[in-house]
Amino acid sequence: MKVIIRDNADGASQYAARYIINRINSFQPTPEKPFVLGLPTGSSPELIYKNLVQAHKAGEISFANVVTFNMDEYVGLPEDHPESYHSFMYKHLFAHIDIHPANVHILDGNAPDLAAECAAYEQKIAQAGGIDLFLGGIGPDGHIAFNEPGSSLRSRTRVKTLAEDTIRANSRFFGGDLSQVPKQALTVGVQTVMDAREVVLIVLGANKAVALAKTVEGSVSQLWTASALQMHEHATIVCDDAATDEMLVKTVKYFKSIEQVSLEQEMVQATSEHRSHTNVDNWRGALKDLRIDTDKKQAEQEDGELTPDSMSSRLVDSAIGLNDKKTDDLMFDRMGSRVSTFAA
Ligand SMILES: N[C@@H]1[C@@H](O)[C@H](O)[C@@H](COP(=O)(O)O)O[C@@H]1O
Repeated sequence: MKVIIRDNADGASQYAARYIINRINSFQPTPEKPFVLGLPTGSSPELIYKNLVQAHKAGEISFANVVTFNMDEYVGLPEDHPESYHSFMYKHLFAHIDIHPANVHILDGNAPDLAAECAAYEQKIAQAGGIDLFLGGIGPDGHIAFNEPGSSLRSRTRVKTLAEDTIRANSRFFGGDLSQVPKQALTVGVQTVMDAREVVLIVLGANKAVALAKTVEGSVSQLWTASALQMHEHATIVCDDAATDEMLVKTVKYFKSIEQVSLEQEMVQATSEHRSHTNVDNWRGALKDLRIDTDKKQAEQEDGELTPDSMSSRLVDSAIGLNDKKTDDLMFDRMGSRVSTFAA
């Protein structure tokens, strides 16, 4: 698992959007071999969609040969309800890009036979050749799509009853009125996400900090379903600084240093192999985003003194009980404490 940390939501969203654009463009999709993209809703991906729309308008990306599958949809909410995920996707993305409507797939939460709708959705994904990249978000209780705590990590697309935490969290889209929030949803399963060739999660804000720490540092657990991504071969989490508040300082430093070293390596390779100034400038720009003094680091590297923050040093500290948290809150892992934590 890779964790990419940016100062704020803007930086994280720009990174994620650029990542998706690069993936689609390098795939060179055609009508016969389209790029299959899994998509989420919620506030977290909004800025990514804004960036994708801007890039499309600037001629940097076409979605003409992209097929999409959304993660989830509420049960019983009319498609044209402003808070349906159908409305959300058209409002934030589909209405502004060149995607063919026939290539858009969103679960029908009003289907007469919901189980059949879910089974057909899995079939459609398989027929499309599987998902190349699944973009996702997480809920404050660590759910991915609508796979609430306790969901099987092998689950597939199905009807799911929403947890109280999620109903409360999503009530902000329904005027704060809990009674207006649908209590069930159709959702892809954890295994459906895990089957994607690549998964990218966007995690923003301090209210996701516990969930992110559990996802990255905790054990793989049905109680924090996003933690299943630890078992994925190609998972990237893109987050803002606030979302890292509950992670160990050393974990944060570790992932930052890994990104720094890999960017520097790519820059060194680009310099020696291609002598491409454009590429070097791009990498220098990326390093600037990380607020790294590239000249200093290059000098260090030439001296052979580049030392990434090593995971082994974490072990020593853990062993003697000196793990330093960014906050000194003691978070007990009880369902009861989760509810009050998220309500706050
Ligand atoms: N089913 C969606 C999830 O797919 C999403 O990740 C989560 C977080 O939403 P937000 O980004 O608004 O916090 O909300 C809903 O529960």
